[in-house]
Amino acid sequence: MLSTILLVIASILLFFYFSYRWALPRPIPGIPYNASSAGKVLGDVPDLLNELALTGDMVQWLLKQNLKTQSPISQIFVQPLGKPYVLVSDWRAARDVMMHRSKEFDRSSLITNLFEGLLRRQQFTLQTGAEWRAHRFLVQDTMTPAFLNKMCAPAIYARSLDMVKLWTIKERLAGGRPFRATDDIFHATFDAVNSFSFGEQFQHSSTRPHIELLEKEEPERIQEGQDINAPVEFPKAHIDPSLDAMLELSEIMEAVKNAPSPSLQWRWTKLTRSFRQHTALKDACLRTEISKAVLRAQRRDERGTPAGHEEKVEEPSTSTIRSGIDVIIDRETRVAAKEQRAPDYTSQPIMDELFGFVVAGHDTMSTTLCWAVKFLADNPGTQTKLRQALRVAHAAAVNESRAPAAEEIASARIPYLEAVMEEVLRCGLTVPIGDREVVAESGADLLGYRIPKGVIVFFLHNGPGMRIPESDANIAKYGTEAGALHGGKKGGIAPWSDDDITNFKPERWLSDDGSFDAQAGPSMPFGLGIRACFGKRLAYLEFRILLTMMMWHFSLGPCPEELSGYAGQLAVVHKPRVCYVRLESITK
Ligand code: HEM
Repeated sequence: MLSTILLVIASILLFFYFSYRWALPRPIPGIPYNASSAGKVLGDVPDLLNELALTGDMVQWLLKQNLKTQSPISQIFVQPLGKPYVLVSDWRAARDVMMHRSKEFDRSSLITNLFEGLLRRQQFTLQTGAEWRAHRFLVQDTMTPAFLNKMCAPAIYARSLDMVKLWTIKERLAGGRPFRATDDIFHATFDAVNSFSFGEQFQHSSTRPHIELLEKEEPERIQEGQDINAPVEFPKAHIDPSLDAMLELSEIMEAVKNAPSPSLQWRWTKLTRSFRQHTALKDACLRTEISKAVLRAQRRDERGTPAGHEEKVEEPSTSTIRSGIDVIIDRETRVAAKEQRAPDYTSQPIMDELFGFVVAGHDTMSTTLCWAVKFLADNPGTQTKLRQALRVAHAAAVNESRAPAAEEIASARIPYLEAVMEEVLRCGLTVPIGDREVVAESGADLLGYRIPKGVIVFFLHNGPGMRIPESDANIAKYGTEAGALHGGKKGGIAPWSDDDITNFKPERWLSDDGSFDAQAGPSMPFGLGIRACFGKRLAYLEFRILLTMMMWHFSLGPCPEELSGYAGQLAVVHKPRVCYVRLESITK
């Protein structure tokens, strides 16, 4: 009897022991890792949670892992029972993989899981293949320079005027005190991407209700107290429920991203009433806009298709097509005609690509602009130089005492403006990590290690040579490889000089002759290669317009310490923790 009991106890103990051993992280052979984490079922999770509690900044924690192991490649265990993630902080390897090794490394399944409930079949969440190509084909004409500069720039510009109007009112009411800028910038970029997607005639705006609410206010009703450094709190206006639904869905996305299992979180979220209501409102809005675009297309047809146009599937007629949705409808009509089928304007790919513009376009853009106002407020010299460069380039506008027009901003290439935008992207790190998954059957070699199929690799955009000094050892090891890997420029792209790499310094992007050099040093804010950001051209156009208008009309003063600083938090993108402005209108 006793021996039976002992046997049962031993079996139970053995079961727990082997279960525990089985649940421990299984490192990829050779790749450095934190040894103490490998001995815990939760791996690096406790350390990560500690860091998040202290600083809230996951991006810095990721980089610290490679700095701790003193290696440009390491692995972390943050998925209990799952595979390790590989962290690569070497920018040369990142460039090489993204630009030349897309057959071995593809969009990761992590992205598909994260966005699953929001964008089921959108180009961002698909792996490279026939379906992804079909999605690209559907939307590719939305990013032609002619369409963007002629048709979209005026629509985005109109929204920038709304923002200028709102900030003019707020500046008057704030009386030199700071106020929170995050929501205003968020609304301005949301309106801009909506006007790109649905056209200038899109009736909803998230900025105008705030203008209407505040324009009749008086400073004494808004401001409390006398402290010039105390932030002014402005009341918030209600915005249209369909816009609100789109914004709420983006918020839900952030909650999913922070969940231990995005797939399980989505399953639960999809059952909630609020998610279903928001989705229904968003879908209804998209369908309404699609119907209007189809009607516009029919009217265009009744007026007559431009001669020779009916045969082409490649080019939309930019003279009649004014928004992203018009382009997509036009493409679907022509493809359907070619394939001899009825067009399906509300197909899942169309609905998802359309909403994809909004999701991919507004959080990234607003975050980038938030970083921009912070860097500019803390660097008055840069502001002065930028304003001066804008005034020289838009001399006609200065002479006529007006702001530059949409077409003028869209067509001007002002080296210092380009340099400021690029430096904001480098320092702000809106998208601080590039994701790829090893898809090659036999795995892939990277920086001397073999990574098995199915492992997700994070390329860190804040590593040595990009945002922090690069050690001599690293340069000796990889420096010569850069030239071989990237060809083109003699010796490839050189890392930024260690002396000022951590500083915000737009001048680093200018050549000796004052021209802008996009290849001056390593930075990959939009990713690279075949899966690089689809909306990059739109992003630059929007950035150019909003930043020009902001600098033209306002000077950004420094904010008190507690409302400043560069601490970030990784939601869907890497946002500044606080973003306040202290405005002064520029009168001439
Ligand atoms: C400052 C603003 C923006 C930044 C920093 C940004 C950054 C990025 C990055 C880093 C990627 C991943 C690239 C890669 O994996 O190599 C990406 C993908 C993408 N972006 Fe952007 N983006 C911005 C604005 C936009 C806008 C305005 C749109 C469109 C309206 C857009 C649409 C997309 C799409 C569709 C993808 C997925 C492409 C694919 O996987 O094939 N982005 N973006």
